[in-house]
Amino acid sequence: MAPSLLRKVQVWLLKAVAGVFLLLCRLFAPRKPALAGKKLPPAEDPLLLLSATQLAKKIRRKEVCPRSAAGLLPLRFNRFAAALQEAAQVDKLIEEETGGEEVLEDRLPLLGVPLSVKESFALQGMPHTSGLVSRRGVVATVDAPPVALLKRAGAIPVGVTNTSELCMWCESHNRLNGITNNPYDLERIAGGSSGGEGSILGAAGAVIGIGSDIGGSIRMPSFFNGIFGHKTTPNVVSSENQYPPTSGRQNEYISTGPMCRYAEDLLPMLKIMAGPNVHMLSLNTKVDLKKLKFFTIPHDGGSPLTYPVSKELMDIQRKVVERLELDLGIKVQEVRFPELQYSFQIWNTYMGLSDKDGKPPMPFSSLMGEPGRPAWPLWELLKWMVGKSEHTMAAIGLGLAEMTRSSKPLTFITEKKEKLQKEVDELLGTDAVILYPSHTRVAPKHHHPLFRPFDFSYTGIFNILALPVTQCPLGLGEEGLPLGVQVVGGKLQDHLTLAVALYLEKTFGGWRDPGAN
Ligand SMILES: CCCCCCCC/C=C\CCCCCCCC(N)=O
Repeated sequence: MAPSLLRKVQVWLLKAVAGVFLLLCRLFAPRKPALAGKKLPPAEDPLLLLSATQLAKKIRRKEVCPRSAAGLLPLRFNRFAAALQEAAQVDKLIEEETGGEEVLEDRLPLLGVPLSVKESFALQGMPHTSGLVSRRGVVATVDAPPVALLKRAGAIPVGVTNTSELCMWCESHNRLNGITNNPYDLERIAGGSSGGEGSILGAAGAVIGIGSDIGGSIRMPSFFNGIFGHKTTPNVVSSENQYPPTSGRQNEYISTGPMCRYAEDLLPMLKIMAGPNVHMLSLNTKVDLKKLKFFTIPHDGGSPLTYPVSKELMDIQRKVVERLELDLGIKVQEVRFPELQYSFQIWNTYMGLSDKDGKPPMPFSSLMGEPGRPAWPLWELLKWMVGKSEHTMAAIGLGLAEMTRSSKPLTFITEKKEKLQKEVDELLGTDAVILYPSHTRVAPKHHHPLFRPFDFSYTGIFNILALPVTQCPLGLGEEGLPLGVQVVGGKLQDHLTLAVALYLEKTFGGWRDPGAN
């Protein structure tokens, strides 16, 4: 049989098995009537509807008491008492500043703004487990650098939020802290791995948050929960003091960035989070959208591993193109890169490569286990079947998939990646952006990604290409769930995608209150 036909048959069989398994699960899984079709009540407190930029201004002007702002977040792992004490200090700082509001804004731009933090980031005194049962009781003793920088800018961390197990799945579910729901429909996923951040921000329970992304972990939760999220050009914002740490070539693909409901908060947050590396970006450069080149790619070109992009997501991306052409008087050019069909294989290959010194990445099964005692995925699978594993099916699946990864990368795949990198870098240069679907569909029901595990490669490919991407909400679709698009820029051209995010928010309305629809 020809290799391509063999591959097609394999993929078809895989999809058929997944389909039958999903059907059986649907037939036999107990229904949770308490969640069916439920969403959150509307956000009634007007403080919940302010951006961090507006809230900080009101706090500086003493129009809002920082203590009422710090008490907003309904977090399970919170530090409310400490946060209220810190909020009480804010008044003192305002009184003591003799230079006036502008000096205060310059020195402490986020003074008094509550901040939620993905639990995989070290936040002193808070759980730092990444959803691993064996890390139960681990508490951070320091602050991860971007957390420390946001604190130094006056933000008040109020608590930490849930992730997928070891931050390596597109649903935030683990055996330690449980499962995170989507505020637009509690039966659906909040995404992962920064799903707790996505959910609480989408629900208007937090003002700003912080996420990390090596395959879409900022962008998928931002998309599913209808908020903005920015995957920064890698190695601008520090990714130190996160668990699990990255290793091997993964250090080049991990990215830390802001998540928030309002586009105007992305840029000031990024300026702060970049710390000493802020000079690498051009965040003070004014962007004239009329002078930008816009490209659109409707899908990955028909990978047999991913499902087709849904009609509503294709339609909304087309609407974005139409509005851009109308409003800016420009032509948005549709482009295709056949190599995008191999997005998953490229991501999977490069995630397994050694770093420049030849050091390979830490195996996922070692991360799942305890120091010096890697987990045995097959054994965990057997235990899972009888309800005795401490791991989720996704983590066990990833451990099993890792066993099939060849130690030497396929030249065929590395050639595809190099070609794609060259073509995309040339197209983007320093004055262009690409619109690309965020995912193949809106937020799926809980656990459904297990049956479509490769769809995340719509986000994952841009980690390997090391490009900045802003995830932008575009209103709600047929089922009342958030729609959106990824805006991709050239390396270090983060200011361009952030400027497009502001335009899209103005044109398409940005975040919608899940309770109001
Ligand atoms: C039974 C289901 C598991 C099958 C596993 C198949 C292999 C899929 C491979 C990788 C999925 C990774 C998803 C990455 C999600 C985002 C990661 C991140 N931190 O940015």
